[in-house]
Amino acid sequence: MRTRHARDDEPPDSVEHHRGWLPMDEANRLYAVLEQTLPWTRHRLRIFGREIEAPRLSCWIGDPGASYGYSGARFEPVPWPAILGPVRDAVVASTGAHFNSVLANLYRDGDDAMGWHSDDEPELGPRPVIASLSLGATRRFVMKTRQPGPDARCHAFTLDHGSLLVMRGDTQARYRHALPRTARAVGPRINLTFRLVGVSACVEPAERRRGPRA
Ligand SMILES: O=C(O)CCC(=O)C(=O)O
Ligand SMILES: [Fe+2]
Repeated sequence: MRTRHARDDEPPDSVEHHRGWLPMDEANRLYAVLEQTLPWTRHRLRIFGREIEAPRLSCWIGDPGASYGYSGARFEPVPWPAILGPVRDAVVASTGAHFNSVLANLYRDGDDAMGWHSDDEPELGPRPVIASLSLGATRRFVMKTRQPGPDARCHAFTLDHGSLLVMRGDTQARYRHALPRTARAVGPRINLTFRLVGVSACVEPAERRRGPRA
């Protein structure tokens, strides 16, 4: 892939992609249970002063008090479903990081997507570890450096059923990421992004530029 702004490079050093991280039968069961039982809703977001409905279904899951705000909206967590307990333990064991919450997204088909953003909300702290588990249909996940110019870089990952993508360190400060729409006929996909909110909260200046996502 080539764009005017950036070459398609090696993945950033601060991102790991573990394909087949969750065994197929566990991934199948997890997908089926979450799709059927989570209280999926369409989040209303504020993008450049306009209120819009996100082009996907979502559910914010977490420990009591782990509330989360992005794109002008704030969400209180629903409790962890029992099936996610062992998955959370396995993500902690794999990454060495701690998590108190998960943003679950359900992309119903290729029209559902997530726009360019960084996961840099102040309650995530300055160098968050974000672990992203993919279930269901395979989709492209793209990253590009926030700064244009000769050092600009971009990279596309193919996220398939059971894969775990881990973003660490300065990934959010240096890169934006997105899950683009696709004209291909694709089935539904669930993505779980494990996060730690509030605990190491570093409150940053209000004027810090943060891109809304849609
Ligand atoms: O669906 C994905 O793989 C990306 C989700 C994402 O970037 C997010 O929830 O912040
Ligand atoms: Fe994200």
